[in-house]
Amino acid sequence: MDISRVNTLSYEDFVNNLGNVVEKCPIITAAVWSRRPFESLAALEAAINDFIDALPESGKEGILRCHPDLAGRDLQSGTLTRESREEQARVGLDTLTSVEVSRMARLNEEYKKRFGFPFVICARMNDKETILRQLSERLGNGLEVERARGVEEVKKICRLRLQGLVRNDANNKL
Ligand SMILES: NC(=O)N[C@H]1NC(=O)NC1=O
Repeated sequence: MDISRVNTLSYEDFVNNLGNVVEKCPIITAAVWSRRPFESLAALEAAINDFIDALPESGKEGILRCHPDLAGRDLQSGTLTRESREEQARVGLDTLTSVEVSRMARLNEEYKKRFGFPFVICARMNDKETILRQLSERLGNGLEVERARGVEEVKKICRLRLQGLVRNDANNKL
């Protein structure tokens, strides 16, 4: 689908197609539909990012809380969204050893206890070693830093999901 096709979608189709670009937050997609027509994929992404940036801190934390743990219970029980399952599988989080699973679970729990939201990182821009390393390192940050960091990671995940759904014509024009 290219951006001109995106601009013709009814809000129902827009949300059906793009509703999970921010994990389990279709309200964001539903809100930015009003900003169409989008000049480009970058303009659509910017509208989503603007919406996120305009949220109060509690709203940003709410977005983070919609994310499943990496290599967590949803992965084990097969209840992840398709997007998240593919992202986690791509970096091998579905084939961790039991020692790695326990380490990840322990650090994820520690992180959630400290910050009140889950550790979020763009899995596809990492591998399992850098994810584990970041998880331990970021546990040492303060709340404000981590909230902002998590939101930046949500935007990276969103960018890659959008690129998988909407053709980037800007590249073709060069
Ligand atoms: N917790 C967390 O980071 N989850 C996300 N990361 C990612 O790349 N896909 C997700 O679902």
